[in-house]
Amino acid sequence: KKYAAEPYRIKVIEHIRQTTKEERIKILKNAGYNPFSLRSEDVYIDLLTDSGTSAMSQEQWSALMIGDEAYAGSRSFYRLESVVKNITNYQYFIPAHQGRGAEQVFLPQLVTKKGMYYISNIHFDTTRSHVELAGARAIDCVIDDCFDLQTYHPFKGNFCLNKLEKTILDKGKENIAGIIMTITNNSAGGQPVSMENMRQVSEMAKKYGITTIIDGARYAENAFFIKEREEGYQDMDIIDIAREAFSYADVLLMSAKKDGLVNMGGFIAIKDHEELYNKCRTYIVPMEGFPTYGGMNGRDMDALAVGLMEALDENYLRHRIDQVRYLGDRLREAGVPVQYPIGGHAVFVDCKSIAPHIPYDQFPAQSVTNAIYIEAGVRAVEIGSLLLGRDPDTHENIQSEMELMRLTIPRRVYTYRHLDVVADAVIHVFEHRSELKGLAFVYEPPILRHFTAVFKPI
Ligand SMILES: Cc1ncc(COP(=O)(O)O)c(/C=N/[C@@H](Cc2ccccc2)C(=O)O)c1O
Repeated sequence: KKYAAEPYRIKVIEHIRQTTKEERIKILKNAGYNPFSLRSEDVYIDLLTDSGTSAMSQEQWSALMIGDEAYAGSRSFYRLESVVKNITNYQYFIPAHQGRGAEQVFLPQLVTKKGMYYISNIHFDTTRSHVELAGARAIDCVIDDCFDLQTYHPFKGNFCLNKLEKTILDKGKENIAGIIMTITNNSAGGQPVSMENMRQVSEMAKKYGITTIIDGARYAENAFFIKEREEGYQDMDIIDIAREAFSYADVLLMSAKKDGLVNMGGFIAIKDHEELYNKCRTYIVPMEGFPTYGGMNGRDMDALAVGLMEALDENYLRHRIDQVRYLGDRLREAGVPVQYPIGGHAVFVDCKSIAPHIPYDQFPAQSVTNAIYIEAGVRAVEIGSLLLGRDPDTHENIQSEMELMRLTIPRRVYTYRHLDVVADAVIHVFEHRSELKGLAFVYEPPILRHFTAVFKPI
């Protein structure tokens, strides 16, 4: 197999330090067996998240120098606005400090009464939290193939249109606040949504008069998969594929910390719904800041204006996706069960198969995550029952369909050799999987518990 070489060369480096296994055993214990509580200085290769962890280009660093820090009407705002309008063909743009900033402002606007629902292929956990904080409930309608981890399907992030229509009819179209197309789909394993599926979802939404939203954190990677896998798109430019995707939605909520190639940033873009725009412009002031900065520095808006275009470059995307694929292929060749095909931003390791002896409420994927930190100072993250949390009404632990450890690859940061260190560690843990132990809570937070929970081994 050929994996694309880096379409860039390195001009600045950041020193990283490896600890000893003995040190890591002590450090993890002091971190309450939760990788989120580790200090960056004690992590050799950090695969916790691809969010906000990208390396910026020399063009982005130079763009910082022209940042206009005017409180209102910043030049940086207008430069960023014109890039977003150019990419989306939407009329309205409102910056926010990150994805959650956009979610907290937008999602309540469509929740007009009690007992309403948002429907997504799969809501990511922070989006689910903001749906619930807005007083609605989140329903997922992804295709069943998504959970058949070993079997190939080109678009495992797709909506099941039958489930979607059934849910709309069961709940009543007037109780559906919106349909959120999450592209790529993080919780499904970084799996893409096809253009045909987005078109069909959009048609169904129009049929029932429901607003369609794109959660576009990784929309550029989604466009790359469409170009690579969907009939009729091989010769289209990435930006034009993205534009067609956006044409099937009314609103784009974006965490720019992924496919914006910046360390902080986000935004709301609205196609043509002026009233919705005015409501968001009102809400953004108390929640995020004046509408021409929305919690972002002027200089960050300029870095994002450059980053958004760089993230749509096909050579950049091919290398980015190939790096993740390289790690996934190494694990598959060693017999490690992973979500296949390999996702766009991460390799998702199937820990239910690796540790069948650990019940879902003792968090098998967290146990594997801890083991690879001890093995090689690599920090990954659990995307399973721990992240899924408790039912907001019954407060029972929700058993996740999949218990995944996510090895999340930052953009333009690590080399293929770093990924060999990761692969060797995961393979070692896999070969010693019978020694893995479950975890119990010492402290369980009430919201988004995985970020700050404390555990002890059972
Ligand atoms: C599809 C999608 N929609 C919205 C947001 C919110 O965006 P924001 O508020 O973070 O900017 C996210 C954030 N995803 C981060 C969150 C995270 C998880 C574990 C560890 C660290 C960070 C991640 O997947 O890594 C997302 O994936």
